[in-house]
Amino acid sequence: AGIVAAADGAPVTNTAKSEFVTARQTHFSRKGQAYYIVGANFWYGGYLGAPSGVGERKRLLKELDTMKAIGINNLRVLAVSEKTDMKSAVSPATTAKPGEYDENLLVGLDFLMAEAAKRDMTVVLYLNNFWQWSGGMTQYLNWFEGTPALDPNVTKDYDDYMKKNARFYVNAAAQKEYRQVIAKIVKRVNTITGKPYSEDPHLMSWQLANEPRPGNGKATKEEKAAYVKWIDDVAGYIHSLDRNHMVSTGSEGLAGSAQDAQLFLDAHRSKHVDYLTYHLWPKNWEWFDSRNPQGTWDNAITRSRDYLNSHIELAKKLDKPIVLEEFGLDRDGPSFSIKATTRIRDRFYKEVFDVVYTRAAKGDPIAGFNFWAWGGAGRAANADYWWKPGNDFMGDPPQEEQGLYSVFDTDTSSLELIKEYGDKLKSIKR
Ligand SMILES: O=C1NC[C@H](CO)[C@@H](O)[C@@H]1O
Repeated sequence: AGIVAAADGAPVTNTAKSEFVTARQTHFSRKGQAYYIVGANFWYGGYLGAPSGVGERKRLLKELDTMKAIGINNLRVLAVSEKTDMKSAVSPATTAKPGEYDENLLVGLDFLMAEAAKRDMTVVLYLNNFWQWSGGMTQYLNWFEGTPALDPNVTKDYDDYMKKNARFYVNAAAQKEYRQVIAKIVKRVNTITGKPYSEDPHLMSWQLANEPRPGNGKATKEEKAAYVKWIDDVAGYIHSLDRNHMVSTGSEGLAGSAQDAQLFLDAHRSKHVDYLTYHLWPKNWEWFDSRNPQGTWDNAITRSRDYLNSHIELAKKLDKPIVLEEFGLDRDGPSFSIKATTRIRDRFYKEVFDVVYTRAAKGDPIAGFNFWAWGGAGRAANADYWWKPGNDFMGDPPQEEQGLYSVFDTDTSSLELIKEYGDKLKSIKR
């Protein structure tokens, strides 16, 4: 299509609107068809695409081809990281300090977007992180409050971390820099394709952050209100920069909403939030004990099924699609070793896929999944399984043992399950 001028004469896009993933009430549409997400979390995809330094473009192409071969059509990727002293965070980072950005990593993102497009994959890009493993909100507060960036692996106090992190939403200077970063990326012209990100139909959505929470489990009324306002304001800001793409929050659902369903609904009611997201972590949330799988499996599965189904009901209330964009469980043992089997994880994946597929086939608003996370050819480098700069990137970010939740290219049974259920999901005709 030629340049389509908007009412005010500004060129909106030279790509037909139908090329973009859009939400049509409770379902996604793309190229005139219903669109289901068979996705991987691939946080480091932009890092592998960098032209120098940490870049490993040969590995990236191999990972994308392996994912394509098992039917993956969507990637959820970290778009920007913040330089920090924290040991549990990735380095290098995109934002060295406010106003100073690493073009090498941004070109890496360009390369990833270009290669994903060649494989007709769509990409969700998250623009911040509630957790410390990419610097994230705690690093913004270090810059603008002067408080130390907090690493829960060191402080061992997640409640304190989450409460302090919520100050990000109401810190004007931090929000100003965050919006500057958003504008830099949303308005970026891809240096590989020459296409503006805002006109790239392989971008599925901009995401405010990875797992933004209103504070900790005891979030106050004021903190909840600040969180709801932050979501509406920033999502609206992104839409003002880019009229073609959807915006999502990156929320985990109730677990990331102080278990407050009303808050989850209020936070996602905004007309600027185009679809809902949720995550499922039975082990992190202590429903499952991987050292006592027999004794905790039933509880974990019962609660997981309830979590999976109840959020689909919430999506119906808001008349918006919902994506299960993270879920995972550790390897048998438990073990971080790639040699360990994945029988329990495979059983869990199958349980998740069964609910997602059954509900999607019935026409419910569940639009698909992204498992956490693609490890591919990455291999742990150290006996203690902790990441150090220069080591392979893999599905587990630096704040977790390398091998915890990663799905490696040798985890054949897991890859087969993803392909089997991904094909079923994509075969749903609406
Ligand atoms: O977004 C996330 N959710 C859960 C992952 C595994 O614990 C974690 O690595 C990541 O921060």
